[in-house]
Amino acid sequence: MAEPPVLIRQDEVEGLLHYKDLIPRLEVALGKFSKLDSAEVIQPVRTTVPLQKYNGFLGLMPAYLVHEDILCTKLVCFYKRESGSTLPSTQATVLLFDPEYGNVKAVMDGEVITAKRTAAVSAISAKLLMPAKSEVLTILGAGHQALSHYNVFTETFSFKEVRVWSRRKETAERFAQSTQGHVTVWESVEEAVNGADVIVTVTGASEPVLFGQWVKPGAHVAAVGACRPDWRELDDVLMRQAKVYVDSREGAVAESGDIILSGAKVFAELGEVLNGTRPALREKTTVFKSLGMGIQDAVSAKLVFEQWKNKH
Ligand SMILES: NC(=O)C1=CN([C@@H]2O[C@H](COP(=O)(O)OP(=O)(O)OC[C@H]3O[C@@H](n4cnc5c(N)ncnc54)[C@H](O)[C@@H]3O)[C@@H](O)[C@H]2O)C=CC1
Ligand SMILES: O=C([O-])C1=[NH+]CCC1
Repeated sequence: MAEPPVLIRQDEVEGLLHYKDLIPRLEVALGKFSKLDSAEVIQPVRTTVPLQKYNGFLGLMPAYLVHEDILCTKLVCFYKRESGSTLPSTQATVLLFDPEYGNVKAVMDGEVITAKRTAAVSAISAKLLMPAKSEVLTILGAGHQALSHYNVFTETFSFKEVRVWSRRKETAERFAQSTQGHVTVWESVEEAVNGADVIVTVTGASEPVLFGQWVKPGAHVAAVGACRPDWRELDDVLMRQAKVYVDSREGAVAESGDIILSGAKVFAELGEVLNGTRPALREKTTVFKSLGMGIQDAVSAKLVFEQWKNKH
């Protein structure tokens, strides 16, 4: 009989998952995914169950990395919250399986995994696509993803200035007080992104908050929110003028309102750039549209489990 699963709590995941280990593994996984070899990576587009009554969705995100023998699924509930709501906008649990026996080896908190792997993938996009001399980073939104993006972007790159905007100024001010380095708070998106080299959009918006006319030509935008086909964070002008990169084409054309409703063409997956089969057009205005992938959770969960086993 199989052992019962171990339970790895949020504070433990936080202490076990580090960007320096995570980023290289995500790069390998994204590269393999983009080779479209189903003997290597199996990851269907996530199934979503609408929770109409609560303005949210349950997403089921299974993935199997055959060579590494990682079988995993994340269960994630995400919501569109009203301004001032104290309810969380994302709640997640990750299950790591023994693929041969079929039992669950570990049940772990999925919120830290979601925050860190999403930010790490955005950092990979920036490494590949941001202008060579990037000095100003602007973060739009001031929640969980804003903080993980701040952490990995400041750990990985050297910006001279970091700015934040949120729809409520108090939230942006609280965010700026919580970060290790200096962050300036801006009252309008237009001012916050003026001259920015890298813009991260991590809002719960369902209508555009970032407009192409405000974005400096050549800037890189990592667009993380708006993960439903009818939700937007970016306007049509930006989507059509930028070269659009995604994590998964299949996921993007099924789930991204910014892509579907603007009619923008997907130029490449990040994995294709990592594999050298599509170019990184750094000199152009670029948008990385992130939706989130089961393989990102799977490699994160494996890493957490390995580190956990080393300690027990
Ligand atoms: N691409 C991916 O892999 C993932 C995407 N997400 C998405 O990222 C976004 C941020 O997630 P969290 O930081 O966890 O959420 P959060 O609730 O912690 O923070 C959301 C931020 O967006 C702001 N916001 C909410 N509605 C807004 C609106 N209508 N206009 C402007 N700002 C608004 C809030 O004030 C807050 O600052 C969400 O849309 C979430 O669904 C979350 C996890 C993974
Ligand atoms: O990949 C993910 O975990 C999510 N994408 C959108 C909300 C949650």
